[in-house]
Amino acid sequence: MSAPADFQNEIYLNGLGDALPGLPTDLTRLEALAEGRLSAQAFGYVAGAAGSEATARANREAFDRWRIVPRMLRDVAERDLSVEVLGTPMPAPVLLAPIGVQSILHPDGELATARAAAGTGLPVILSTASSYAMEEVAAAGGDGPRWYQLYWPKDRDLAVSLLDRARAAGYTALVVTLDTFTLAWRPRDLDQAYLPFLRGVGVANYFSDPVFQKAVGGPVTDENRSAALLHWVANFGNPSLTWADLAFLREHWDGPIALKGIQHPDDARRAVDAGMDGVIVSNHGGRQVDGAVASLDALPAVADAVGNRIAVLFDSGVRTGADAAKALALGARAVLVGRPYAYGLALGGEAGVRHVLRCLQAELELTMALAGLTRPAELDLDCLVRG
Ligand SMILES: Cc1cc2nc3c(=O)[nH]c(=O)nc-3n(C[C@H](O)[C@H](O)[C@H](O)COP(=O)(O)O)c2cc1C
Ligand SMILES: CCCCC(=O)C(=O)O
Repeated sequence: MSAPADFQNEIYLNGLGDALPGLPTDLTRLEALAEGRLSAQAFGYVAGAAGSEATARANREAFDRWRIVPRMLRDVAERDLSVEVLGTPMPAPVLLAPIGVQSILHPDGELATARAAAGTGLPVILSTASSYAMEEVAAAGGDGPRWYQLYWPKDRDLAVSLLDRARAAGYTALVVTLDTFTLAWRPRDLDQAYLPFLRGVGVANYFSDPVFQKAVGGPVTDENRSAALLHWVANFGNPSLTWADLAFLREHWDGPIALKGIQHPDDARRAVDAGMDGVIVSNHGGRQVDGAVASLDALPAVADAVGNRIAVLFDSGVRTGADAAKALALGARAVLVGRPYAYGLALGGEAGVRHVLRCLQAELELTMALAGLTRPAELDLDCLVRG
């Protein structure tokens, strides 16, 4: 695997090489291409957001209100984008956001994503709602770094079992998603009456779980399938959880824990007080609270509240290297990218995901170098002005 900036030379000299010929290097163009490749239902599920989709749009618009101010003559010949977050070294401050039900995008789903991510060294965060069981995805990803994202079910024994399996399968950090104990009002899915889970997609981690199987009277077969799906519906999320419940997770997971979906600085402070190791500033790509603050607009106050005490990560709306640079300058240690790699998967399977990751990494490195920066830690508010 060549260094990110070499990818640009490789493209000029050899074309897109092992990435898909014809897949654009401007990742904002992938969505329209994916629409032509996917069923209306699958595309609506992935591209869609909550309500009027105002927050999804706001996520993108927020990046336009910040501009990078490049600095000159600073010897940027040697660049090193590597960082360590929650104990995981990575070649660039970019992770693959947890995205469930990936087999609606490509039959190889999370397996292809894990292979592509492992090839770049960027960590993959596997969703509880993945279409393949976490052990299969771990095997596909080999030595690649991996974290596990928990949707915290009502049944505590099931939660513990999921955590035990994740630890055994080599997932080193835990991401607990707080903003989606139930799905929001999502008109595209409502209008098409589409929910992947009710078609049996995204339930692999549950159906393969011994605690889940015990609750539904044994392994899931055609006979108890409907009962198993109803058990999933009843158990998937728990709206009664409070900050006090985090002690339970601390007890059952000895590695680092990050809370995903934090948007208010007081919640970030509570995460520190609860002994968490990180927060992910995110509004779930605009998929949960329509009208919520743009994720980038929520970032500075959270970063300020947390200081250097725990890691601050960011997602929702990152599409370019410049977007990633702006989020880092506003206080994030690393960014998660969501829909772009999902579209890469839809358009080209493993090669499509690899293409997206390499483009994003190369564009971030070039943007930073041309702005006079050689390391992610150099990105701060001095690098930006309000646009
Ligand atoms: C199709 C789809 C499925 C998702 N599934 C999950 C999930 O299972 N768990 C989770 O924590 N977040 C999930 N997310 C949210 C992402 O992790 C991330 O927060 C969001 O996609 C970031 O915004 P972006 O798509 O604008 O980059 C999903 C997002 C999409 C688009
Ligand atoms: C049940 C929710 C899992 C997928 C998800 O998080 C999303 O669609 O945003």
